[in-house]
Amino acid sequence: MANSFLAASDVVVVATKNAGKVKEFAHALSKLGKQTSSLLDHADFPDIIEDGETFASNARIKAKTAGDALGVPVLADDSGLRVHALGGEPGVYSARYAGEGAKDADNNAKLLRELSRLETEGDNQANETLADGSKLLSGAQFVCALALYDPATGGFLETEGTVDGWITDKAHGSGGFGYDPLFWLTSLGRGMAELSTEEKQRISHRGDALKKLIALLEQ
Ligand SMILES: O=c1nc[nH]c2c1ncn2[C@H]1C[C@H](O)[C@@H](COP(=O)(O)OP(=O)(O)OP(=O)(O)O)O1
Ligand SMILES: [Mg+2]
Repeated sequence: MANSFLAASDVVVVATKNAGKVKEFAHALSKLGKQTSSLLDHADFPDIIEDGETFASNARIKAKTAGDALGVPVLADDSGLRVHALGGEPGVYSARYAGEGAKDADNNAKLLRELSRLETEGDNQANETLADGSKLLSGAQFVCALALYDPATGGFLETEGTVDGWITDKAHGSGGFGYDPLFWLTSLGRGMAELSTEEKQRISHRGDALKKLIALLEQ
């Protein structure tokens, strides 16, 4: 389905209701001459139950549910944050870390609460301080699993991308979404929420997974 998918459709349907993701996909896909549509354009589309144990399985669930319902190939993203000092939490539970229906601000507040409860030594280099006085609390990794599903064949194309950084005790920037304000990129000396969509695309877990997917599609 790979080549036919890129050639056949002018619009890529992404099985998400997250406006932040939609903005990033629209930015990336426009470079391929594609328009992006999402479940935000299908307001009555029922919430998809994300009961997989991995990012990859949740991405497959979202893509298949929407693809079978809409009858067109669908791309889905399941993503989240692994915080090393928390043993990889919140992981696949990132969106509902502070409870069902939690807002980004609730999840960020819960993350800072959990980290402040920890003994901050050893691996997480809790004593490291940035120029503005904020502290690096723990190493962390964003993960993005992408699944492209074609209901005509039942086939999937799947990739996974990551980016490493640190959780800071204070927010930096107001761009992006989710945990971006607390995610610090030591390599850039900037926070994820301080990056433009273009810059985030270049370094992020989602940009990484998309790059790999486009490479598969172009094979
Ligand atoms: O680039 C990112 N920058 C910051 N935070 C991020 C990012 N990527 C994922 N995240 C966080 C947000 C949410 O707490 C969880 C995703 O959960 P996830 O279920 O995949 O997405 P969602 O429920 O927001 O929308 P949907 O399922 O409709 O695609 O990880
Ligand atoms: Mg979700």
